[in-house]
Amino acid sequence: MTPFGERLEAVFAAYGHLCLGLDPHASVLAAWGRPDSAEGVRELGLRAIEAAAGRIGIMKPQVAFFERHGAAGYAVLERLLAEARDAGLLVIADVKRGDIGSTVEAYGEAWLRPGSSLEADAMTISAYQGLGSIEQVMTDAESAGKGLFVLAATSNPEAAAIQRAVLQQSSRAGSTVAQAITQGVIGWNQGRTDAAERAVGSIGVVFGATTDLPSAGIDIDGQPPRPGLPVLAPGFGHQGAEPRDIRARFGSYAGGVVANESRSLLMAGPDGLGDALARRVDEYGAAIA
Ligand SMILES: O=c1ccn([C@@H]2O[C@H](COP(=O)(O)O)[C@@H](O)[C@H]2O)c(=O)[nH]1
Repeated sequence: MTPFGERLEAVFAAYGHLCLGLDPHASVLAAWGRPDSAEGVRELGLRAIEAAAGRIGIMKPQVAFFERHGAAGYAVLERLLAEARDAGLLVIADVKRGDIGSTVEAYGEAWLRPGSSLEADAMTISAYQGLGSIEQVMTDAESAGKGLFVLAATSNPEAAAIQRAVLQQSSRAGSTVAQAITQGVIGWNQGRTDAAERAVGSIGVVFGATTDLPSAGIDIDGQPPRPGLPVLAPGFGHQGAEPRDIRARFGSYAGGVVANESRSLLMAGPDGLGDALARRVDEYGAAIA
């Protein structure tokens, strides 16, 4: 299986860095003239995939908006994951799972195991129970050609109090939580036997596009890591960040940014989404070039 990092790199080259977030909020469904039900979510999702196919390369369903509709919502999600894959989109399941290691492994099987009904290309994950708790999932993801995005410096302002806290113990004492997680992920990618041959690693982090990374202890002025670090970056559009902010916000990490926008794009509605995607692809392309 081609490593996730390699597939991500190919998508960046072919379609750029924009990721359409599939967040069927009740307000979005209303704007689309669809009911706030699993059926409404299905109709929206299918049209969104149709608009995305051939225009962009990455989609991020937010699982919470499917869970809202219970088992029927999950059935819709299974269908959309398969449709997105068939449309050639790279899918990041935004599930933010985390627990003791043995349980996280089960989450990994649910979302990343080839053949699972919920199979995605990558998932978001939390390491707040320790980086060691997600190690086996990193290994399993890597062997299956899948990816992970570990929460590090998220886009919500209230996260700062925890993510900027400074570690007192461990080999990373003196680092902020965000920095320790980021360095742990970079180190993990560098520890692969074929690391030197890889341009981009398969394990990434979540950095909010609205987050002041240096205040979180992340050095954005140094040399980019080798292999490069995939960075899932929500916060564009509705939360206020713009494509022109990418260089200033992410510095040497800009080349690995997966720029997620959900509500700001979806609110263009079924007839406007395709054009909105095309416009944004150009804007991100110009900002990252
Ligand atoms: O730090 C984070 C991590 C994840 N998210 C998720 O991204 C989208 C953002 O949606 P918008 O409508 O573009 O604001 C949503 O699914 C969040 O759960 C995040 O915002 N910040």
